[in-house]
Amino acid sequence: MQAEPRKSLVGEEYEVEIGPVAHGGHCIARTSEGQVLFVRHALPGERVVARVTEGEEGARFLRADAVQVLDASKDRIDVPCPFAGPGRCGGCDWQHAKPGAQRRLKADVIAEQLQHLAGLTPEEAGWDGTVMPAEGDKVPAGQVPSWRTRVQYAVTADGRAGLRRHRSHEVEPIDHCMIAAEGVSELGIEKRVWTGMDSVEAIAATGSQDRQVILTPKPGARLPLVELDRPVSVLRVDERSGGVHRVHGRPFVRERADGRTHRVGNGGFWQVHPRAADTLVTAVMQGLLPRKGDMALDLYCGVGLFAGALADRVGEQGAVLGIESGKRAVEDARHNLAEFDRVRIEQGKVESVLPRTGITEVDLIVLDPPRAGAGRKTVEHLASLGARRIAYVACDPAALARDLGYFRDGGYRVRTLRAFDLFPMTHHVECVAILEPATKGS
Ligand SMILES: C[S@@+](CC[C@H](N)C(=O)[O-])C[C@H]1O[C@@H](n2cnc3c(N)ncnc32)[C@H](O)[C@@H]1O
Repeated sequence: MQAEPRKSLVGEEYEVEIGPVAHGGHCIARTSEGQVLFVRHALPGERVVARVTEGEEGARFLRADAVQVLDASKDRIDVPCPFAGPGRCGGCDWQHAKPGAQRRLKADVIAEQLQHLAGLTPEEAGWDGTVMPAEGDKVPAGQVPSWRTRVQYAVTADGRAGLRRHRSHEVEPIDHCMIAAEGVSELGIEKRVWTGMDSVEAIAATGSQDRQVILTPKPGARLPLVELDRPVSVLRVDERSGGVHRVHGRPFVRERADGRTHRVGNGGFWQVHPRAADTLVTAVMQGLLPRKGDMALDLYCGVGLFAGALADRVGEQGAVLGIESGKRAVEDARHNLAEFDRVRIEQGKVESVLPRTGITEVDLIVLDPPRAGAGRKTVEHLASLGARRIAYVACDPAALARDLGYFRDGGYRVRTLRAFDLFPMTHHVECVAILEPATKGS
């Protein structure tokens, strides 16, 4: 006999006290029946009316939006963006919180993940418990920083540019994204009609005038003639293979960081905040303290940001091996680092390439994995290489905390941890953990 479908609670409203923040841009509350609610657009300590957006009776938890604030937190501000709010654009999670409060919320999430997944207190992780703005970032209260140098616009059925609603394929049409960098806004993407396009990504490079648009057409659609307010190069994503092809202009942009120019092709990975790459290189190098002659690894190396910084510092007697899975990123990394004889870039997945190299010993390691983290097997391998220090750059505090637990099992402890707000207004946060052998100094 088939079980009765459970009754949807979508649209139900509950008056609730908002509890602590949770990972993902929401806070925790409970209904009077004890059911857990993940509430967006709320702040800890508030009393709100929460309207359910996902979930049914008896579910482990419900998702909800705060649609009315009965008792407001002192950290609340009026949402500056006209497209943010319940049911609207899903890009920003914390528009309704003061900038300092946003960073405290992110710090609470990191602390909770470290404790929950790695059993570490902030003191044990060598962390002062704060999330710092990117180097040189000053955001006066009440203003929205224009930091996003890469924006992926979704397109409505009638061709208007917009951004996706939270956990939805629906598009919120917009005429201006407040967090988009000036170089992106100047292109005027939102003013144009993009008939037949699924998405339009805009890139404004840092430290060069390179501007790029990457079009993803709907199946069978013809490419539009791209006429924007500024000259751009245009790429197109093949809807079947996912491959990226040049339409006109250069297939890459040039990004400046750490005193070097980096070619980044085909919309490959580059940090989105204009000061992120420099902030992270500084934090990694201050933590690793490379010496002349060191042998170093840069894992998940992208176009070679950390490999270049390491190569400069380990000198001609040292050596750097970068590993990256993206074919185009590897070509770019080899191009970007061509001046260094002792830098090698291997293409493939870290988990398969690293064992094949036969390397048994290194002095330093940087790893900057994607959101999922490195995982137990790779961490075990890294911990066996005897590195003096390891820098773990993480865009997800949950994956970081889990991997730090594996490093502990492999005999490493966290020496210092720093956290940076490289994604203001969103729930995302970047961490740099520096590890060393647990036997050192204990
Ligand atoms: C967070 S980005 C870091 C890139 C670079 N460190 C930087 O800061 O510009 C992660 C990179 O890892 C690559 N990648 C993802 N999974 C991988 C894997 N299993 N092995 C090697 N590289 C991988 C992605 O293509 C991406 O370039």
